[in-house]
Amino acid sequence: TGTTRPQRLLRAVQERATRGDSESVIAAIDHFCRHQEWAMNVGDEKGFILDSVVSEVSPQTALELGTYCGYSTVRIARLLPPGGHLITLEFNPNYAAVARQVIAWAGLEDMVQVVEGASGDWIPHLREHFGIESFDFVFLDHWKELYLPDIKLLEECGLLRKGTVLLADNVICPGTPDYLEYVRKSQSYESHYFGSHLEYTRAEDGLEKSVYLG
Ligand SMILES: O=c1[nH]cnc2c(O)cc(-c3ccc(F)cc3)cc12
Ligand SMILES: [Mg+2]
Repeated sequence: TGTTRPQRLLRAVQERATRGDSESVIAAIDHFCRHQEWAMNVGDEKGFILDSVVSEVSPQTALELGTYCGYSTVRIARLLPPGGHLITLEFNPNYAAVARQVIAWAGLEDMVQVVEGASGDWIPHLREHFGIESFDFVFLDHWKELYLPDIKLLEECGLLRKGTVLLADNVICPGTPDYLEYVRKSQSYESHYFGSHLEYTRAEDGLEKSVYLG
Protein backbone atom coordinates (compact mmCIF):
# COMPACT_ATOMS: atom_id res chain seq x y z
CA THR A 1 0.00 0.00 0.00
CA GLY A 2 1.15 3.62 0.21
CA THR A 3 0.87 6.21 -2.51
CA THR A 4 1.19 5.78 -6.27
CA ARG A 5 3.42 7.97 -8.45
CA PRO A 6 0.40 9.87 -9.86
CA GLN A 7 -0.75 10.55 -6.27
CA ARG A 8 2.73 11.82 -5.34
CA LEU A 9 2.72 14.01 -8.47
CA LEU A 10 -0.68 15.43 -7.45
CA ARG A 11 0.62 16.17 -3.93
CA ALA A 12 3.57 18.04 -5.45
CA VAL A 13 1.11 20.15 -7.45
CA GLN A 14 -1.04 20.88 -4.40
CA GLU A 15 2.04 21.77 -2.32
CA ARG A 16 3.95 23.80 -4.94
CA ALA A 17 1.47 25.29 -7.39
CA THR A 18 -1.00 28.16 -6.93
CA ARG A 19 -4.69 27.27 -7.40
CA GLY A 20 -5.96 28.72 -10.66
CA ASP A 21 -2.45 29.33 -12.03
CA SER A 22 -1.92 26.82 -14.87
CA GLU A 23 1.71 27.93 -15.45
CA SER A 24 2.57 27.09 -11.82
CA VAL A 25 0.89 23.67 -12.18
CA ILE A 26 2.99 22.90 -15.28
CA ALA A 27 6.16 24.10 -13.50
CA ALA A 28 5.38 22.03 -10.38
CA ILE A 29 4.96 18.84 -12.43
CA ASP A 30 8.14 19.48 -14.42
CA HIS A 31 10.04 20.12 -11.14
CA PHE A 32 8.65 16.90 -9.61
CA CYS A 33 9.64 14.86 -12.70
CA ARG A 34 13.12 16.37 -12.94
CA HIS A 35 14.03 16.31 -9.26
CA GLN A 36 11.81 13.69 -7.60
CA GLU A 37 10.44 11.00 -9.95
CA TRP A 38 10.40 10.63 -13.73
CA ALA A 39 6.87 10.36 -15.11
CA MET A 40 5.58 9.98 -18.67
CA ASN A 41 4.29 13.54 -19.16
CA VAL A 42 5.06 15.10 -22.55
CA GLY A 43 7.40 17.37 -20.58
CA ASP A 44 8.72 20.91 -21.04
CA GLU A 45 10.79 20.50 -24.24
CA LYS A 46 8.15 18.63 -26.30
CA GLY A 47 5.53 20.65 -24.41
CA PHE A 48 6.90 23.84 -25.97
CA ILE A 49 6.33 22.29 -29.45
CA LEU A 50 2.82 21.19 -28.37
CA ASP A 51 2.11 24.75 -27.24
CA SER A 52 3.17 26.22 -30.59
CA VAL A 53 0.99 23.80 -32.59
CA VAL A 54 -2.06 24.36 -30.33
CA SER A 55 -1.59 28.14 -30.55
CA GLU A 56 -1.35 27.94 -34.36
CA VAL A 57 -4.52 25.78 -34.65
CA SER A 58 -6.41 27.63 -31.89
CA PRO A 59 -8.95 24.76 -31.78
CA GLN A 60 -12.63 25.12 -30.84
CA THR A 61 -12.81 21.31 -30.51
CA ALA A 62 -9.81 19.28 -29.33
CA LEU A 63 -9.34 15.60 -28.48
CA GLU A 64 -6.54 14.10 -26.38
CA LEU A 65 -5.96 10.35 -26.36
CA GLY A 66 -4.21 9.50 -23.08
CA THR A 67 -4.65 11.87 -20.13
CA TYR A 68 -2.32 10.28 -17.56
CA CYS A 69 -1.99 12.97 -14.84
CA GLY A 70 -3.35 15.82 -16.96
CA TYR A 71 -0.06 17.62 -17.68
CA SER A 72 -0.59 17.93 -21.46
CA THR A 73 -4.30 18.44 -20.83
CA VAL A 74 -3.42 21.60 -18.85
CA ARG A 75 -0.88 22.69 -21.51
CA ILE A 76 -3.54 22.40 -24.23
CA ALA A 77 -6.52 23.78 -22.28
CA ARG A 78 -4.67 26.92 -21.13
CA LEU A 79 -4.17 27.86 -24.81
CA LEU A 80 -7.73 27.20 -26.07
CA PRO A 81 -9.59 30.19 -27.56
CA PRO A 82 -12.84 31.43 -25.95
CA GLY A 83 -15.50 28.71 -26.38
CA GLY A 84 -12.84 26.07 -26.99
CA HIS A 85 -13.33 22.65 -25.43
CA LEU A 86 -11.02 19.66 -24.87
CA ILE A 87 -12.16 16.04 -24.48
CA THR A 88 -9.48 13.76 -23.02
CA LEU A 89 -9.82 9.96 -22.96
CA GLU A 90 -8.11 7.92 -20.22
CA PHE A 91 -8.31 4.12 -19.85
CA ASN A 92 -6.88 3.95 -16.29
CA PRO A 93 -9.40 5.16 -13.65
CA ASN A 94 -6.63 5.93 -11.13
CA TYR A 95 -4.89 8.19 -13.66
CA ALA A 96 -8.24 9.84 -14.52
CA ALA A 97 -8.96 10.55 -10.85
CA VAL A 98 -5.58 12.29 -10.42
CA ALA A 99 -5.92 14.16 -13.73
CA ARG A 100 -9.31 15.64 -12.75
CA GLN A 101 -7.72 17.10 -9.60
CA VAL A 102 -4.68 18.46 -11.46
CA ILE A 103 -6.95 20.08 -14.09
CA ALA A 104 -9.15 21.56 -11.33
CA TRP A 105 -6.07 22.90 -9.48
CA ALA A 106 -5.15 24.71 -12.70
CA GLY A 107 -8.69 26.15 -12.86
CA LEU A 108 -9.37 24.66 -16.29
CA GLU A 109 -12.15 22.20 -15.44
CA ASP A 110 -14.76 24.21 -17.40
CA MET A 111 -12.92 23.69 -20.73
CA VAL A 112 -12.02 20.04 -20.21
CA GLN A 113 -13.99 16.78 -20.10
CA VAL A 114 -12.06 13.76 -18.74
CA VAL A 115 -13.70 10.59 -20.13
CA GLU A 116 -12.82 7.19 -18.68
CA GLY A 117 -12.63 4.13 -20.90
CA ALA A 118 -10.96 2.66 -23.95
CA SER A 119 -10.40 5.08 -26.86
CA GLY A 120 -11.65 2.46 -29.37
CA ASP A 121 -14.90 2.10 -27.43
CA TRP A 122 -15.50 5.83 -26.99
CA ILE A 123 -14.53 7.29 -30.39
CA PRO A 124 -17.67 5.95 -32.19
CA HIS A 125 -19.86 7.60 -29.52
CA LEU A 126 -18.23 11.05 -29.20
CA ARG A 127 -20.56 12.75 -31.71
CA GLU A 128 -23.83 11.57 -30.13
CA HIS A 129 -22.55 11.90 -26.55
CA PHE A 130 -20.80 15.29 -26.72
CA GLY A 131 -22.43 16.87 -29.79
CA ILE A 132 -19.09 17.01 -31.60
CA GLU A 133 -19.24 17.45 -35.39
CA SER A 134 -15.50 17.06 -35.98
CA PHE A 135 -12.19 17.83 -34.22
CA ASP A 136 -9.90 20.73 -35.10
CA PHE A 137 -6.99 19.19 -33.15
CA VAL A 138 -6.08 15.69 -31.85
CA PHE A 139 -3.14 14.92 -29.50
CA LEU A 140 -2.13 11.23 -29.52
CA ASP A 141 -0.32 10.24 -26.33
CA HIS A 142 -1.90 7.01 -25.10
CA TRP A 143 -0.53 3.65 -26.24
CA LYS A 144 1.74 3.29 -29.32
CA GLU A 145 -0.21 0.22 -30.61
CA LEU A 146 -3.45 2.24 -30.70
CA TYR A 147 -2.27 5.32 -32.62
CA LEU A 148 -2.96 3.81 -36.06
CA PRO A 149 -6.23 1.97 -35.34
CA ASP A 150 -7.58 5.02 -33.53
CA ILE A 151 -6.93 7.52 -36.32
CA LYS A 152 -8.46 5.08 -38.83
CA LEU A 153 -11.50 4.93 -36.53
CA LEU A 154 -11.60 8.73 -36.30
CA GLU A 155 -11.56 8.85 -40.12
CA GLU A 156 -14.33 6.25 -40.42
CA CYS A 157 -16.48 8.06 -37.85
CA GLY A 158 -16.14 11.31 -39.82
CA LEU A 159 -14.54 13.06 -36.84
CA LEU A 160 -11.68 14.50 -38.93
CA ARG A 161 -12.26 17.35 -41.38
CA LYS A 162 -10.11 19.02 -44.08
CA GLY A 163 -7.34 20.69 -42.05
CA THR A 164 -7.69 18.74 -38.78
CA VAL A 165 -4.26 18.71 -37.15
CA LEU A 166 -3.02 15.50 -35.49
CA LEU A 167 0.01 15.71 -33.17
CA ALA A 168 1.52 12.43 -31.96
CA ASP A 169 3.92 12.04 -29.01
CA ASN A 170 6.61 9.32 -28.73
CA VAL A 171 6.95 8.54 -32.41
CA ILE A 172 10.63 7.63 -31.74
CA CYS A 173 10.57 6.51 -28.08
CA PRO A 174 8.81 4.16 -27.37
CA GLY A 175 8.12 4.50 -31.14
CA THR A 176 5.06 4.12 -33.36
CA PRO A 177 6.47 2.78 -36.66
CA ASP A 178 3.19 1.63 -38.23
CA TYR A 179 1.52 4.99 -37.46
CA LEU A 180 4.47 6.96 -38.85
CA GLU A 181 4.57 4.91 -42.07
CA TYR A 182 0.82 5.39 -42.56
CA VAL A 183 0.63 9.17 -42.08
CA ARG A 184 3.84 9.76 -44.06
CA LYS A 185 2.73 7.60 -47.04
CA SER A 186 -0.98 8.34 -47.11
CA GLN A 187 -2.25 10.86 -49.69
CA SER A 188 -4.74 11.95 -47.03
CA TYR A 189 -2.11 13.46 -44.73
CA GLU A 190 0.63 16.10 -44.90
CA SER A 191 3.17 15.15 -42.21
CA HIS A 192 6.08 16.90 -40.49
CA TYR A 193 8.47 15.59 -37.82
CA PHE A 194 9.57 17.79 -34.88
CA GLY A 195 12.75 16.31 -33.37
CA SER A 196 13.12 16.60 -29.60
CA HIS A 197 13.94 14.41 -26.59
CA LEU A 198 12.12 11.97 -24.33
CA GLU A 199 10.69 13.99 -21.46
CA TYR A 200 13.26 14.94 -18.79
CA THR A 201 16.02 12.87 -20.51
CA ARG A 202 18.63 13.15 -23.28
CA ALA A 203 17.14 10.22 -25.22
CA GLU A 204 15.88 10.99 -28.73
CA ASP A 205 12.14 11.38 -29.24
CA GLY A 206 9.88 13.64 -31.27
CA LEU A 207 6.39 14.71 -32.28
CA GLU A 208 4.77 14.05 -35.67
CA LYS A 209 2.33 16.70 -36.89
CA SER A 210 -0.06 15.44 -39.57
CA VAL A 211 -2.71 17.58 -41.30
CA TYR A 212 -5.72 15.61 -42.58
CA LEU A 213 -6.46 16.56 -46.19
CA GLY A 214 -9.84 14.79 -46.43
O1 LIG B 1 3.00 4.62 -22.61
C1 LIG B 1 3.15 5.84 -22.86
N1 LIG B 1 2.07 6.60 -23.18
C2 LIG B 1 2.21 7.94 -23.46
N2 LIG B 1 3.38 8.58 -23.42
C3 LIG B 1 4.51 7.88 -23.06
C4 LIG B 1 5.75 8.56 -22.99
O2 LIG B 1 5.76 9.91 -23.26
C5 LIG B 1 6.90 7.88 -22.64
C6 LIG B 1 6.85 6.49 -22.36
C7 LIG B 1 8.10 5.79 -21.99
C8 LIG B 1 9.28 6.07 -22.68
C9 LIG B 1 10.47 5.43 -22.31
C10 LIG B 1 10.46 4.51 -21.27
F1 LIG B 1 11.59 3.91 -20.91
C11 LIG B 1 9.28 4.22 -20.59
C12 LIG B 1 8.10 4.87 -20.95
C13 LIG B 1 5.64 5.81 -22.42
C14 LIG B 1 4.46 6.50 -22.78
MG1 LIG C 1 3.95 10.55 -24.27
